[in-house]
Amino acid sequence: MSLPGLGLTQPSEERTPAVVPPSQIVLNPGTEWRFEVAFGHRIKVKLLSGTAELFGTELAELQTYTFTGTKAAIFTWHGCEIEVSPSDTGVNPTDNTTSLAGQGAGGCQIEYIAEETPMVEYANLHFALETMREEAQESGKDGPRVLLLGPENAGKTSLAKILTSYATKIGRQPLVVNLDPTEAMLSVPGTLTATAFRTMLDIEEGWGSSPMSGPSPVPVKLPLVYSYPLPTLSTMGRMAEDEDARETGIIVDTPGLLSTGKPGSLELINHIVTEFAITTIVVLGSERLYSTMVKQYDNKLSSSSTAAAFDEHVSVLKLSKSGGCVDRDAAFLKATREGQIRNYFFGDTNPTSGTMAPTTVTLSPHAQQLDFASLPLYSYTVTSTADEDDDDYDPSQLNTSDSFLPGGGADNFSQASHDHDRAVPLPGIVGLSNDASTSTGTPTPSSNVPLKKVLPPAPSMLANTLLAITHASSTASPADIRDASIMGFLYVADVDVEKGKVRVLAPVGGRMPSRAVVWAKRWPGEVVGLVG
Ligand SMILES: Nc1ncnc2c1ncn2[C@@H]1O[C@H](COP(=O)(O)OP(=O)(O)OP(=O)(O)O)[C@@H](O)[C@H]1O
Repeated sequence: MSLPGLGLTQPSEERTPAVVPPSQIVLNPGTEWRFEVAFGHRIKVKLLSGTAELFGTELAELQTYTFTGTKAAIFTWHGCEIEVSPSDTGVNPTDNTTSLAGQGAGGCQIEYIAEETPMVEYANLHFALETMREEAQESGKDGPRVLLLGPENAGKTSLAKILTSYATKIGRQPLVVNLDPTEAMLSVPGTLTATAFRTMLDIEEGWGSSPMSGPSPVPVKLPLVYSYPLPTLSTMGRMAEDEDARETGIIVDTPGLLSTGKPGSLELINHIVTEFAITTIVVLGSERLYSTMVKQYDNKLSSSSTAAAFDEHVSVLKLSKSGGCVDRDAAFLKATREGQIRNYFFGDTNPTSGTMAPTTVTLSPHAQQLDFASLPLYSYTVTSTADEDDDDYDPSQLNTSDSFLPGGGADNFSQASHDHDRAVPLPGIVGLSNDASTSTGTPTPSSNVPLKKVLPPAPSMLANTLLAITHASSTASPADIRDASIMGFLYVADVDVEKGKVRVLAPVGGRMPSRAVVWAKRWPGEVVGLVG
């Protein structure tokens, strides 16, 4: 028996969509508004007056920008007023997403004004690079090649965006290289990209979008995409061909794990410094790494072929980590990655799903059935030290060359400086050190290429993973496939092992090109729920 009234449910905060009024925020010169919006909630931000920028890209006055699943800051050099409100498209009462709104302005999880920022230091770095570019222009040498190093969440990607934005704003065309397969730049995760930025970055989407992801109001960028691992030579080739990019130079963003001092990481840093002929190493947020880099590289001749002629030396700089840098937990990063993959195939179909704004387009991927036996599919492997068998490539098993791989990350930098000569090179990067021969037994050209063909029967593990279509022909050698850039991606929706068929989603219709295909088996791995 229940007494009248006791059976009634009291409306909870979750059930009643909270009406959050717009908030006006006034920022003094040199301050920034830091905010975090959860996935599943959207906020709208409008610049009412003054000037403001997000990681270097200026906001247009009175234009509405929409953010979801974002942790960022709006900085002002001269002062401004912004308006923040919840976005209608982010509120979907049927799936209870209003519970994802936080208590902050517009429903932000966290938001506050920071008086202290390292933006003056970052701007000074930009001006120093600009001086080097002018010198390069006058003397005919290459522009500065900047390597950004630092632990996870030290702000490397944010600084790369700031430097890129500032450079494009004054008409430069920097070549930005992303060596972090865990976070994509203009692509899906599991890829390394190099892109010449000629136009502004996208406030809402970070780096912007590529033609792979469909049309966009901000000019699209055309990235050179590699499935991991990356042979960097093509980037240098791209530089040599492009006069503007040559003078502006390169900005290389690296994964945080590279800077944690894991065995092998110093070798990888060395490999990057050599391959890209780095002239400026910027260390964010790690004194120890800074001191190691100073000892190893400061004032040494750069590895550029013209270094001696132009007296080109490496300089190592230390910059402050922004107090706004936030740790992104595994769930947030996973949601970001899944959002990037979903957006690649579908555009922005679900307002609560990913990082794209409602202004972006909806895409319709084409489903088709492929005969597995005729699919030239390759999977990455590593060669075991004990015998010549190919093991499946498993990042968790690699304690020496996993600096580029997801997971791990303890700071054992000093140990690494003692151990680095024992390190195994990154799979696929041949000739990184003399250890290459000892670690892989007696190498033959093909045993150095960690790719093996996946033969029928079709593995059921193919389901829900990505396939990268390379530019290499279906009969190319493993080495050519490893070195080939990526044309586009397929998503495997289903595998019929008995019939030997796989059902895939492709961004465009038509016949599947006769190209070698690389299976992103381990990373980004299984992406569940992309198709219903
Ligand atoms: N000033 C700031 N205010 C608010 N958030 C910030 C600020 N600077 C960086 N962030 C956020 O902090 C997080 C980490 O920054 P960022 O991605 O630049 O670091 P990272 O060193 O590149 O990390 P990783 O090595 O893990 O890729 C990001 O979500 C970024 O948007």
